[in-house]
Amino acid sequence: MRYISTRGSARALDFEGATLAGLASDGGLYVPERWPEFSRDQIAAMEGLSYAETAVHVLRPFVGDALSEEDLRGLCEAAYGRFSHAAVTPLKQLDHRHWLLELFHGPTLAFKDVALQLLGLLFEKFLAQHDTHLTVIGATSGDTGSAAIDALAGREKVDIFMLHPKGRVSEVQRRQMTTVLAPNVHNIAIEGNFDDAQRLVKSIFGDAQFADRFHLSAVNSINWARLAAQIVYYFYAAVRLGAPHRPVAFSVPTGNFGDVFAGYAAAKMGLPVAKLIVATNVNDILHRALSEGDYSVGELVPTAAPSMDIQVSSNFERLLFDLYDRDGDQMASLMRQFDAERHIAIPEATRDKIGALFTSTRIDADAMALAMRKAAEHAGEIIDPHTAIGFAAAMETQLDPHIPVVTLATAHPAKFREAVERATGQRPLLPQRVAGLFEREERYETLPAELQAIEGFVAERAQARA
Ligand SMILES: Cc1ncc(COP(=O)(O)O)c(C=O)c1O
Ligand SMILES: N[C@@H](CCOP(=O)(O)O)C(=O)O
Repeated sequence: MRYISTRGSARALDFEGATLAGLASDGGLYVPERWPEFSRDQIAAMEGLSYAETAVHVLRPFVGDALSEEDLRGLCEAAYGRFSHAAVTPLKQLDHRHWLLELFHGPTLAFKDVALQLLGLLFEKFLAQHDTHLTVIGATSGDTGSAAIDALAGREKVDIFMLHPKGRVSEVQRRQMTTVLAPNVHNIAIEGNFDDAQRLVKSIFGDAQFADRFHLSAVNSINWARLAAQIVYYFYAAVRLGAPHRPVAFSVPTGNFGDVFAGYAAAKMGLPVAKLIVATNVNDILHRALSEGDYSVGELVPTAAPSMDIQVSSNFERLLFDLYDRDGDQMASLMRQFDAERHIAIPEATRDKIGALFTSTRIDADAMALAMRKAAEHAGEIIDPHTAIGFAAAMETQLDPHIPVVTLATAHPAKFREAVERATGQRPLLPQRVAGLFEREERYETLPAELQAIEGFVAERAQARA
């Protein structure tokens, strides 16, 4: 399988190349040059498989010749062996048609672990064959950072620099990153918001000299391998609920459009997905884009679901690429226009195509808190604010009542204890695997949201470790 850039001019790469590169050299995102497809029989044959074995089946066509099936199986078993639930991503029934897909049983208690545990192992495997040291640069609104740091801490051939918006992640999220004192982990609190952090990361990749000198790679969902690994749980959940014989809908709390794009990929591969509900908080650029065609950057508002406080949704570019007939030149000029004007108008015909699979809802603070209370009172489930946004959207969306609706439970409620307690009166306990978080020393650097400052820091640290 080859990977091409959404902006058309970067060299096509295989799975290993795309994984190590992270972002394409023309600023675009790598996508598979065609969507692999599974027949109904192949999907039916996934029934009863373990999570790791499902991952082998789903990932095999994406990995191509980059790994043998045996190696892929070994990596999947190692990655998912670190999850605290035997089903890895268990389904929980809330009522006759609503389900939660719990994606937070990994080491850092959010769905990011599902992909990043595997990505850490993929980096190690691929780097073992090269004499290269990788410099990973990432941006986080809280969860990607801790999951990536857990996956990469102490790995010999990788340094990780993680930018988080100062004061805009929960205390648990911050401590999960800043208390990891491994010498290859470098936390940076930037004076800005998540969009600033993500823009800086892309600018660093855009500095060709810097990127070449330090062998940059990415752990955000701009890296295709992240999304490939997230496709797996759509198959795993849908098959458990009757696919391919029964369609399933998913409600996805959305920020960077990565998780829901993985659902789109699953649908392109033949999974019968009835609907993908794009659930946003008040930072609603995606809801405005899907419902009115208005993809324009608004003021970023801090909310109780901070991991979704995102305006510029990186992976929306991947969807637009497909919708604009995979025309890289057109995408490059569209994205240049977006960078300059902070706005793209999506024509009605394109919106109609989007509407065949996607619908969207904006959930405000009151609706989010109400969803947390409903889950607690009616189903005895304490859910986190991000999951609550997905669940609220699932309840609001009109669908055929025979179709099961799965809300992706993207984080453990203990990561957002204050918000959960405010809404439900119950304070979730921190699971044993993160015990001691509040007693550990923290280490991070505070820097202005300026390219020169970040590049200077990365260069200084990377050279000191060379
Ligand atoms: C807990 C949680 N839920 C939902 C999201 C949104 O996911 P995505 O950015 O892939 O749309 C994030 C951040 O990415 C998150 O950390
Ligand atoms: N919500 C994320 C933001 C980054 O998203 P990613 O999926 O592109 O890594 C976070 O918690 O860091």
